[in-house]
Amino acid sequence: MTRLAVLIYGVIAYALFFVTFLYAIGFVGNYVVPKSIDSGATAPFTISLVVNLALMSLFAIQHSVMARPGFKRWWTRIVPPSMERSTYVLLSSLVLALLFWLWRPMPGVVWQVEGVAAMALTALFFLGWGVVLINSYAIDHFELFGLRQVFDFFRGRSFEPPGFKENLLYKLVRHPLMLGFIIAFWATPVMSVGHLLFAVVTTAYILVALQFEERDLIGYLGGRYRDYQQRVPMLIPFVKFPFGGGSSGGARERSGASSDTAAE
Ligand SMILES: C[S@@+](CC[C@H](N)C(=O)[O-])C[C@H]1O[C@@H](n2cnc3c(N)ncnc32)[C@H](O)[C@@H]1O
Repeated sequence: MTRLAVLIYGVIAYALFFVTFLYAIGFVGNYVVPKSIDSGATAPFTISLVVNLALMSLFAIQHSVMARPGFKRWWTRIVPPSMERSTYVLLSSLVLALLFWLWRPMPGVVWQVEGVAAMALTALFFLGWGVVLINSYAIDHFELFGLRQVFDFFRGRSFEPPGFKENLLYKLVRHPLMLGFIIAFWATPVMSVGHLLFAVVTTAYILVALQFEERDLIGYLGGRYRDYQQRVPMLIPFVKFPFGGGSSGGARERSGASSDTAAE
């Protein structure tokens, strides 16, 4: 009974993630969804700025604090380990849904292009989301979003973290998912002030969050990850500068990395 309940919890968390992911595409690209980055009631500039910064900060804090190994050690004394990842995914989706709901549009066009340039930027936008989705399978999509953990628990099997991966785009950059997000957030034919704020803050957050993620990955993988840092650029294929990496890392070395053992 408990196993089934955990499985249902994980499936619901995954379903919510997937709906939120699809909504995010519509939100950022102003497609289909009832409330997008440039739609809804406007407010005075300062109010919109404060509300939007607060929403993005809430996501950043929830997403990064809950991903730290120290937090996970404490948290799994309260939440069963099999449900930890699903809970993380569930809360991330809820905070994102809050952001979509309460986001204040900020009118004013920063740039606008038409014709072939608009088509190219739209194609790049979808390419970015595609890069995110496809490369989530490269490091184990179902583990990343908690489904594998609840399935293993349901079957009475102990969960084995998938370990370090260097396939698909991970051969070219160390953080394809974040690269995909950055492309999707910046590639737009019409860049509003609100959209620009979103792109700037999320890109800055990604650059900071990756420092923590890499520090944790070095902590778990040690020399193996440092070697990866030396060989593979952080975000821009074939370009080591300015995000080349090669930072010094923690002392604890282990044989595998996963979203349960490392960090966002
Ligand atoms: C949301 S994913 C983002 C991964 C990566 N930062 C990216 O942008 O593609 C975060 C999880 O991926 C895991 N991860 C990062 N690089 C990895 C790799 N090369 N192999 C396996 N897992 C990795 C980390 O353990 C972390 O928990």
